[in-house]
Amino acid sequence: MSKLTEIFQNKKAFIPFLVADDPNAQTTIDNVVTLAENGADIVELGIPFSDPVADGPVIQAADLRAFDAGVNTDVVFEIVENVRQKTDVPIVFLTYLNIVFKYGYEKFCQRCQDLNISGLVIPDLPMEEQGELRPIADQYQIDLIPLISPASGDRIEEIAASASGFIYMVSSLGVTGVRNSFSEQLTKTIERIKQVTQVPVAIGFGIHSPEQAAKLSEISDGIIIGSAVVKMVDETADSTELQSKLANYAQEIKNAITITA
Ligand SMILES: O=P(O)(O)OC[C@@H](O)[C@@H](O)c1c[nH]c2ccccc12
Repeated sequence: MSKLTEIFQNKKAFIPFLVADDPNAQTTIDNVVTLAENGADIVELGIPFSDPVADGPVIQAADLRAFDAGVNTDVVFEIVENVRQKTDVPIVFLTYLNIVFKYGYEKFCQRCQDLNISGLVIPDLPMEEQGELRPIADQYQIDLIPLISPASGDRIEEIAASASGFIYMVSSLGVTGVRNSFSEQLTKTIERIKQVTQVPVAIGFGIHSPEQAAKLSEISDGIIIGSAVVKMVDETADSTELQSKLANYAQEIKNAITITA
């Protein structure tokens, strides 16, 4: 069983998302450590990309702040290197294929393994096109975490059956960003996934409140929260205040999903 899969044994996982280098390296390092110490089971770290087609305004703005800070893939690896001096929290990268391709698949995966990065979420890499990257990721024990969305239709079973690590269940059509309601279809889709695989399923897209997290964790193995966390980072310039806000929020979410576990 992969390291990522193991995390979901006997508990619902809380997976917050941050954009790396937003608004600077030190803040990201502090944020990851704070989230890890306050309930995050996995941290999803975004490597900014110039054309983030799946991202809504909050994360796009965070990418721009990171670009202003001079982010590139090596800077993100350096951030993780610093994080690793303080915590072993499992980390997965969220990025677009071009970033990995440009860096070089082999070099990228090697660096990930060295820094104990457990998986990659690449929204513009469909299962059918994983042929080149997958063997290299496998070699370095990095899970390629597939996304299943309401638009996956007939492909759901095939995607699920070949998944490792965990499956990213995209709650809603469209781009990242907070939402106030979720389709009833989600339960059925997750049931279909569960028929073909034991790999855990985490839901992301639109979640922000503890109530939503609690409810969605009942039908899944974990929840992913991006925009709500990134917004906090944007709105709180004072670093002590930001760390305490993130700590409180992480605890609140973790408690909400633990009660129902
Ligand atoms: O921001 P939201 O709605 O909470 O969704 C999670 C999300 O931010 C994170 O997982 C993510 C960031 N960028 C993405 C691109 C595609 C899929 C997922 C993502």
